[in-house]
Amino acid sequence: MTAQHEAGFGVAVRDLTVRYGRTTALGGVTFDLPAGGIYGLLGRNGSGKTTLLSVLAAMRRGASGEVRVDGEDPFENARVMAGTGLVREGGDVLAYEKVATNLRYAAAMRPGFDAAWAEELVDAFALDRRKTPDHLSRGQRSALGAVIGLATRAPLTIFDEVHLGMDAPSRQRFYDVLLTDVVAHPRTVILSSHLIGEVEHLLERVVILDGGRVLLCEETDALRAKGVTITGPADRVDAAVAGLGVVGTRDLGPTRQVTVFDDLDDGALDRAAAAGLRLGGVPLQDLFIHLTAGESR
Ligand SMILES: Nc1ncnc2c1ncn2[C@@H]1O[C@H](COP(=O)(O)OP(=O)(O)OP(=O)(O)O)[C@@H](O)[C@H]1O
Repeated sequence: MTAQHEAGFGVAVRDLTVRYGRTTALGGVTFDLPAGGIYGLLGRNGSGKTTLLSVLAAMRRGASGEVRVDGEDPFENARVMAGTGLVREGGDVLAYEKVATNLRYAAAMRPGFDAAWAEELVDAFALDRRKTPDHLSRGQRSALGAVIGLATRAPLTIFDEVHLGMDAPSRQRFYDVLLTDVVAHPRTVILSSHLIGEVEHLLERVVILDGGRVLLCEETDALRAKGVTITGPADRVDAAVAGLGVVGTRDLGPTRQVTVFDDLDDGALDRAAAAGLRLGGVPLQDLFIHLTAGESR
């Protein structure tokens, strides 16, 4: 593997459209993920996340647009496909082969697979090597998929809702192991998840899909800096947020709390604070809910 691949595969998508018959799953999707980093793909049910990830993993091709993984079209591209690992919900493992056999199979099929580390992870997730995945619990099956996805260390590693079914301690272990290992072995990781609060500290950049389109693609820190809640008497809050992008309003009697999502200069925030209003941060999960809470859905 070259030094460039040690840092992972970059992803560039331009105007990608994918249709299933008459359903447009992705309608003109454009975004970039630089090589090396953990990125989040967020979106409500049916927003197109799995479709997008399956295109990146060369499992399907768009009707139009351009997809580049490590600079090349991934579709039927042996080099790029060999460097891409997709782990889907439920683990994508051989259901009727023992855990130990699944690990041996992964080691044989995947060039960068770290078999010794995979064994450590199997112990860390308390998986029984003698069991077949169809005799594991749902969370254990997901953990096995996560173990294989981690130990493969693919230059582009995609976890599509791999946490599903895992209990909170297992998810935490997965996040901790992922973060530590990506620092030691830089690669590109895309995580799709609805548990934004749990993963946001991992994510350098976030892509939010909404109705098959990119709602935003931004650095997580920049995203957080754009969100603020302003709370106080309704008339003063309204005056403070005039001209700003308001994504949510909540009234509790005479008190109003407005969630703003905008490029905020210190002046506006200082004036709000000087007016006796309370300013607060907005968890990414709340921003996501406000930004994607369409009336018709
Ligand atoms: N095989 C298929 N045939 C027809 N339509 C499909 C197919 N797969 C997905 N779709 C449609 O494409 C759109 C995007 O689906 P996709 O599975 O990519 O969404 P998602 O964001 O992964 O959703 P979820 O969070 O529920 O997993 C949806 O409208 C869905 O109904």
